[in-house]
Amino acid sequence: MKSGFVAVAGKPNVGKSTLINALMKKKVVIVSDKPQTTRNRINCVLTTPEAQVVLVDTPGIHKPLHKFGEYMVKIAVNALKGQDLILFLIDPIDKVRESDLNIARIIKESKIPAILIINKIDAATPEQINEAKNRIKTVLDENSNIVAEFEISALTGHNLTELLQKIIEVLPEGPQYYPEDMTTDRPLAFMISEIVREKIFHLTSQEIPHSTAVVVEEIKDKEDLVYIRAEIYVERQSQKGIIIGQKGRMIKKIGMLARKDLEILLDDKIYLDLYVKVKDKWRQKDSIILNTIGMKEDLE
Ligand SMILES: Nc1nc2c(ncn2[C@@H]2O[C@H](COP(=O)(O)OP(=O)(O)OP(=O)(O)O)[C@@H](O)[C@H]2O)c(=O)[nH]1
Repeated sequence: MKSGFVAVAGKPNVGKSTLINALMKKKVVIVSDKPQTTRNRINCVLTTPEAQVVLVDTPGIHKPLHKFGEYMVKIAVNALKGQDLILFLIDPIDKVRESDLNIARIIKESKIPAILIINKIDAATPEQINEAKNRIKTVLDENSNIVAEFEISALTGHNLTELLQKIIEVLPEGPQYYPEDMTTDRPLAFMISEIVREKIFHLTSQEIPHSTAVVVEEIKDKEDLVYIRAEIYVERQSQKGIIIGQKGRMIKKIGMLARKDLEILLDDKIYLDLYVKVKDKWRQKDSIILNTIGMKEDLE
């Protein structure tokens, strides 16, 4: 059997999580049109008759503005270490910038085999694609650890079968790391909190989604449903007002959309109880970031 760990890396919003869901052929990790949606290292397990590919979703590597951002970047950079393969995504529409070149340097120094992936080709012009490739190759030249290059669309599925074939070809012979019916190494409470967070990312804007964290406090199997209680952390009272919305409309919408996804995830009826709590400047506080939100695990 071929098997191994494949880190999916790139700056925020290049389509890492979209690619993972597309390769998994189901939605495992959350996606939004806002940068810095993914905050953790999430192993997604793809088992085929011939291989087990562990796709490691990582936060986008960026210039952090606060402690929380610093931890996210640390998690992403750490997640590259010791992996069997790196998928390095770039976005030709947003252009290859200094931040992409920085990630390219980190990948080059790692000496881990890497596949360069030009994503979003459904929406990019040939000129944009060429320009992106030329610029990234100023760092990742023919002496680097790039073993293949693909132009894909994670959104439409273009070239994904070929990409998966290549990933399996590059991976070493190895054991089956996870049971074949497992899709992620993350506990249920984490997956639930991510679904709630995704709805907040979809429904709110500017600083609100980034100032929010979701902590699941209780999951209880009741007779005819699963009861879930979760707390939504915000940094300021005014943000609490926005999350709750006029006459509670926003929190109701978040809850309704999250419940729909949760009923699919758990294949059961759900009662989702959401509370909004102000945790002053939580993105600057180690104890909340590491312990309450549980980022400590990602750094180990
Ligand atoms: N047109 C187009 N859009 C895409 C493609 N792949 C991803 N996107 C969009 O790009 C946005 C970001 O996608 P994500 O998968 O959340 O990106 P990410 O790299 O995981 O982002 P972070 O969590 O910020 O690191 C979403 O709006 C996606 O729908 C693609 O192939 N084509």
